[in-house]
Amino acid sequence: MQILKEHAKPYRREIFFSILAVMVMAGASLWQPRLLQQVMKAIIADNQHQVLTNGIALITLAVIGLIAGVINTIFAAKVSQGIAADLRANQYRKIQSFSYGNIEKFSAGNLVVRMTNDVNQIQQLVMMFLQTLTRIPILFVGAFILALITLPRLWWIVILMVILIVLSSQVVFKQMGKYFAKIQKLIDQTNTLAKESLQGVRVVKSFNQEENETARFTANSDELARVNTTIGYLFSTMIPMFMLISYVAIGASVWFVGHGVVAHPDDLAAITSFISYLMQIFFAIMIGGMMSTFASRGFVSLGRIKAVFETTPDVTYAPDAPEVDLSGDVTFNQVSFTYPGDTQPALADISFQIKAGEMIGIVGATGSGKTTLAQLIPRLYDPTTGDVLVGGVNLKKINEQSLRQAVAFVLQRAILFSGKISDNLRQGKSDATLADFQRAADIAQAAEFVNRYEDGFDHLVEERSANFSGGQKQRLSIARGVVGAPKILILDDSTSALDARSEKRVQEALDQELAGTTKIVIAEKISSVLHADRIFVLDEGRLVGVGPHHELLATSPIYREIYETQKAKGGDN
Ligand SMILES: Nc1ncnc2c1ncn2[C@@H]1O[C@H](COP(=O)(O)OP(=O)(O)OP(=O)(O)O)[C@@H](O)[C@H]1O
Repeated sequence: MQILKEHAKPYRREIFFSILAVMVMAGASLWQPRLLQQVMKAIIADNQHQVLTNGIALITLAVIGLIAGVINTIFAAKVSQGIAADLRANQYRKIQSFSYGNIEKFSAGNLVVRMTNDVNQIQQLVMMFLQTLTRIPILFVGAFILALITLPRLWWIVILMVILIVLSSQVVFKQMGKYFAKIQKLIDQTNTLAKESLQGVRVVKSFNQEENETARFTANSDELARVNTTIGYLFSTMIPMFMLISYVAIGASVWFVGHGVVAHPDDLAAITSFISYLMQIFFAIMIGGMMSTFASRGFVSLGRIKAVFETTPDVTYAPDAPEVDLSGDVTFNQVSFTYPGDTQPALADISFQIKAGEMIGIVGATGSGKTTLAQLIPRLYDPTTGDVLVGGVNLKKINEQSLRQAVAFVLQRAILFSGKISDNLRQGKSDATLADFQRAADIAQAAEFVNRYEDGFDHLVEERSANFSGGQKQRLSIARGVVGAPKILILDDSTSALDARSEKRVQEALDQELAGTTKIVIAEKISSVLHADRIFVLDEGRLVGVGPHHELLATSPIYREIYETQKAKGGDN
């Protein structure tokens, strides 16, 4: 609720006018039956003048109600859209401050839902609150009091009707709330299923899984239809049931008024407005109940958004750290790292020093901790214990901008953003020139295919970079890594989709063009790092060997084993 309050603050004026308009609307609806009563009285008394003036007053009241309704909708829309836009922007800003670990904990897809679907729910909740929820209590209390004033001797009918409708609505809305929660869950599941199978369409097709996927999706969709139908049944029994209660109340009122009309002749004019108030009470309870059921969905979304705002970023940068030009030295001092929620450490007690300009290869079995080690250098995570230093400065005391300029990390899975190739390369250097692009593309062996496009670096990257092959994506991703001439370049198995010739060319170009850059190359194939100054061998999170290839062959049994296995498999070692 606090979040909603904070985000509503800038719209105080609009909220005031919207609530004022709601009050006018409710007042107009409540006054209409009173005026109608006057009209009836005048008709019975055959007072044409009174009929006319009250008739005109009735129309004026209807027009006022209409204008108030329009004003309310305009302001309510302004407030709800404004709050939704601010919530989206602030959530996005907050997520930008998250560490990689924070994002992984939520999952990227889940955060997208919180920024889109959940914000939409809040927008609807605010709109509903300003349009209906504020009107319902006024309407209910007003109609209740006016019904009692209009026909005081039938007070017990009003109270009995309210009790019966409230009690039965409690039962129905409670049931409905449960089904709404189920629907939300099923919608989430249906979205995930559709997204997964469409994104993985190549796997689905190549493994002939269309039927299985369709069956899974259909089962979910059928369940969604079933729950929706049940809600429909509940609605279709609820409304006639409430109508029945109110019609019995109306019938009883007419009967009692009819029987007492001789003693109370004024009741004849009052009965129409009394019935109108009964109907208003009935609608207020019904709409109020329905709205609060819908509102509960909004509160679930509010809770999910709150969780984002209340998350403290795992990695924060020292605000007063000066921006400096860091060297390419990297030091690990007794570093251990355990992923949040895991019990086993992914890295255990790792210490080493890398001198600026060195080329380091990192090898080890799958899951041995290579990527984890590399991720600590650009500070995607902080070590659980120990220290990581870049350019001699502890990462905990480093300026973020300085670190970003010094370290480029080319990921195992090449990810490009939709837009132009040049937009993607500029992520590595915001003021990069065409010459920078060309040089980077030459190093990454991307120039040969980029230059084939008529529009060159302006060529468009489609969503999920579907218009590029795996190898092309890797080349562009390497180009983005090298375009800013970083002090430290980390390549996490980023040439795996390149043919041996291209991979060799990339290595040669890196050696020549980025001679002063520290290069940390994670490789599945030892052949990719044979020429490294030193190779680090990881085994179950421990650094079990350090040295050049020939030395390791003699000193590290694990390295020798990996090398022999790859050689036996007919690798190009
Ligand atoms: N985000 C994560 N959350 C929890 N555990 C993780 C996470 N990422 C990796 N791990 C675990 O940490 C260990 C090291 O993983 P890491 O990805 O660093 O290995 P790797 O040597 O790079 O493997 P590969 O060669 O397959 O890429 C593995 O046991 C892995 O399951």
